[in-house]
Amino acid sequence: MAEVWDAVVVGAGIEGSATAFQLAKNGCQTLLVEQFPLPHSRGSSHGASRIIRKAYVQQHYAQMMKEAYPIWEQVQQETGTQLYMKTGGLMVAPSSSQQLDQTERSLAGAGSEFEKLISDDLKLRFPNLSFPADYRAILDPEAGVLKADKALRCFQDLFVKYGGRIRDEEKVVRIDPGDVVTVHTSKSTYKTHRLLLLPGPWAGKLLAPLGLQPPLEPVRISVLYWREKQPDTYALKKGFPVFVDHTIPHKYGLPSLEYPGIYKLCFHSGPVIDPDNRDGVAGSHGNQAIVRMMCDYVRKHFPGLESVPAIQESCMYTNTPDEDFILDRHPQYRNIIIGVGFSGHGFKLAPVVGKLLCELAMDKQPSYDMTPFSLSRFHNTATPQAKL
Ligand SMILES: Cc1cc2nc3c(=O)[nH]c(=O)nc-3n(C[C@H](O)[C@H](O)[C@H](O)COP(=O)(O)OP(=O)(O)OC[C@H]3O[C@@H](n4cnc5c(N)ncnc54)[C@H](O)[C@@H]3O)c2cc1C
Ligand SMILES: O=C(O)[C@@H]1CCCCN1
Repeated sequence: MAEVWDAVVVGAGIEGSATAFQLAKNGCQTLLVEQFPLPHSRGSSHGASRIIRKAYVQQHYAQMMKEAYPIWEQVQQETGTQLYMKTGGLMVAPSSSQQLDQTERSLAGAGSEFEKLISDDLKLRFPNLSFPADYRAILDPEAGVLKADKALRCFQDLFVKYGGRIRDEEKVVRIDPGDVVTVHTSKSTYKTHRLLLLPGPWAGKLLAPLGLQPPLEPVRISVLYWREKQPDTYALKKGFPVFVDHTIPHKYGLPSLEYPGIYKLCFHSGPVIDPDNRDGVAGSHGNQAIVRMMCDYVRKHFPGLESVPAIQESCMYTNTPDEDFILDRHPQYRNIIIGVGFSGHGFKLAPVVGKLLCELAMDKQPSYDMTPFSLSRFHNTATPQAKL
């Protein structure tokens, strides 16, 4: 008789890898299946850097981040790898911004420290930024940069260390639900007591045959890098913080790290694409308009950068209408667990996502209120609303 796994996880992005790690650590015999050869740059988790911050509009993420930091610290300790670099995080917006008001409330509610900067402080502290006089900011002192590629590798290494098995270059092509789920891949067939689906932008393709069509939009994001006129003007080693402009659509920046002398500044939106054709016509057309807009933005607000991008890469978000994740069971097949819709902000939270999905899979009481993450919230289609 074929071996029956305790758990099979589909998708070795940061969410699947962190979830597989939690399962293995909790004693589940777990298999992690990935369609592409690892590592790859065709999903949402590649690249050298991501923002980590507690400054969230939504209170539930500000709370969850209090637990995410210590897990990141454990992963660093256990792998002997530095993943987190503290830079502080600057959240800017016009003075009237309700998003900043709400972020202050979330941080205060979570007992986290922060600093309020009025326009004059902003000018004094960050002379290389240029914002109108009616702008203000919040500084989140714990925010920083996560070394994304390395973090992904660390979770996969720890998963293997705890007895997990990884099969890459195997695409899941069919799922037969049941008390024991049968997972057919391009190379093999596996049986499992629990199936966890973390397919990133491919969610729609994997969930539709299981009778689920949550409102998910895979979008292409242009990852834009800008050369500093004077090297190190916006560098991590000079203490330049991670940056989010909360005017909608958001813009965000990370100090130069992956390419010396080059600052990463992106637009938090992009054209809806098919993940199997990310850089096809739909993606490239939308990209040109975004690049033009970002050139204007750089000219206005980052006077120390050349206003034409030096490097362009691409990545994908999988957006829900309310930008909250979906972390839930399949309503009909209770041993199929779903983690999708990370809406461009899931990396920093992956350690807690992994813990929660592991709790669901193991029939434990989840550590957090799962209401914001339920599939059923989409019965009445929510209106799009950027929150961050
Ligand atoms: C440009 C950019 C900037 C971002 N910035 C931040 C940030 O600053 N901070 C932050 O916290 N978050 C950020 N994010 C968001 C974060 O990176 C994502 O939320 C996170 O990486 C999502 O991970 P995932 O595992 O769900 O998806 P993915 O990384 O896409 O992983 C899903 C995996 O499933 C595999 N798969 C799919 N279908 C199948 C199948 N049928 N069979 C086998 N395997 C399959 C895919 O190949 C893929 O490897 C950013 C994202 C982007 C694109
Ligand atoms: O998750 C984050 O912190 C960033 C904020 C800006 C948009 C991209 N993601």
